[in-house]
Amino acid sequence: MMTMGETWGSLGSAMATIMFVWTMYKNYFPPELNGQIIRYSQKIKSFIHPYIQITIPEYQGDGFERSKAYIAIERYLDKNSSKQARRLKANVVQDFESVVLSMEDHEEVTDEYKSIKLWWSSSQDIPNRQSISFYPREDEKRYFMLTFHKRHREFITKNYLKHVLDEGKDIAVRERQRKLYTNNKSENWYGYKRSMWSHVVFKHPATFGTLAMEPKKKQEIMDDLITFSKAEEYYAKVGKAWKRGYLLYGPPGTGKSTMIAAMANLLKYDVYDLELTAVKDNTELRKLLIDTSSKSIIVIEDIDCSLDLTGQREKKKEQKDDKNENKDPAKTEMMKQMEENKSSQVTLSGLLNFIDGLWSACGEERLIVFTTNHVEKLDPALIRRGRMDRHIELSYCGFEAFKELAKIYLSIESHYLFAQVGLLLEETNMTPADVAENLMPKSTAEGADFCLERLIKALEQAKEDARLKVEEEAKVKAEKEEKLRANKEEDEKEKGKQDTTVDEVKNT
Ligand SMILES: Nc1ncnc2c1ncn2[C@@H]1O[C@H](COP(=O)(O)OP(=O)(O)OP(=O)(O)O)[C@@H](O)[C@H]1O
Ligand SMILES: [Mg+2]
Repeated sequence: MMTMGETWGSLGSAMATIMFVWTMYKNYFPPELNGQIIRYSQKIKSFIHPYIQITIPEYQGDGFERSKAYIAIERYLDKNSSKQARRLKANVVQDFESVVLSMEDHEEVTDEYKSIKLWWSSSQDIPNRQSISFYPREDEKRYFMLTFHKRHREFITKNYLKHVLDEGKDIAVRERQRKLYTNNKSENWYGYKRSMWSHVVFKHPATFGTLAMEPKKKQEIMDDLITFSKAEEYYAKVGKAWKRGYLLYGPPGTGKSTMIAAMANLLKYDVYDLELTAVKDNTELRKLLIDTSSKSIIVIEDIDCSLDLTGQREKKKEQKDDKNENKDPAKTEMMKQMEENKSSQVTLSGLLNFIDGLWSACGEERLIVFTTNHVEKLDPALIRRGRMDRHIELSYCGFEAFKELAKIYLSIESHYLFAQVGLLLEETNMTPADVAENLMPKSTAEGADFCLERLIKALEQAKEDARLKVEEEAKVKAEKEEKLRANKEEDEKEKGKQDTTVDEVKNT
């Protein structure tokens, strides 16, 4: 069966044949009649074929890459019109996880936009000659053909095509397989198949729905991210590079890394996890930046451990010996490595340039996220507004966050034990990670009552531990003070003795 496009194509060809015959014999007709024939032929042509056709080939010019417009239209049609087509092609994507159906060749579908009807068909020209080619485009020339009434010409070419291309691009972004990158050491940057970044498929299950925090604060962050992702024109208008910096700070286990995954899942961005200790110097840092793509989050975790950013290495060494309540063996190891391995010469100014120097504007729609457990250790220049636009504190679990965790882990919104948990959370600090661990049923026999009681016990234990710690610290402090006082008394006594001796010597 002929498609709409093909039917009009045949009528057009018939008309062309008639016109061809007329041009051969027009000298036999009087000139007035010829004028009439031309006028009427135009009218008939436009009456029997009042449609315009636009062809979008899969490959353009000499390009070996598929045309972006063709790909966007393919996506658009798959999503919007493939239900109408009766012959479909199945493409298996994303590690055999899903099947995308698209129109077979010579199928035709209709689309409607602002009450205007249009026809899309997919076709393929197969060359007659028998030849073998390396390039698919030489064997088969696929194209999409759009047919619409000529009175909509202006609207279709200006608005509809833009709408199709934009939507197609959006679908491609939404459905693409996202990646998690990490930087390689520069010794591995060159040679066969080596590159600056290695990647795996990004598949983190965290979303803002599973992230427990105060609902209002969570909503604010989500709104901020969505506004950013749609603000291309705004950033262009105010003359700023289209990027945004977030600083996530708080004790270990409060959800900083989880929030980064939730951000990536919300905006469908790739994640570049930048390991600063593996970057030799500022030049390497810049090269890594240039090699990142748009629609991505560049993450530097534990920024205070990754680099000597404060220029106070000596101070840090002293602090290393101090009692640190949040000692994490992995991070202590990282600090140690950093102290020993001085090969990384990335400086604070190098990092600042990375964030907002001229080079940072290459590529667009990017988030830069820093995380730290010790915000007070960071150089103010690094985290001033404009560089890190939003500072988000992730802290110990409050009652609101607990309720969210109970909903996620136990599927309950209220319980008679909630009040007791609420009181205990006010009196003691427990991270969402620990609360979640206590709430998670370890077997099917563990119901909500059991898990909440386990949490209450853990909170009481944490409260008792904190009380003992305070007592212990007070005792140590008192002992120190006592020692100081005794030393002072001793010194004064000694001084008194020496003064008396001097007086005696003077008198004699
Ligand atoms: N706010 C939260 N909501 C839900 N789950 C959380 C939250 N905070 C922590 N968790 C759980 O605790 C685990 C540890 O959290 P995460 O790795 O995000 O902490 P972090 O703040 O990055 O810690 P660190 O400072 O050590 O890197 C996660 O796997 C997550 O399941
Ligand atoms: Mg983390």
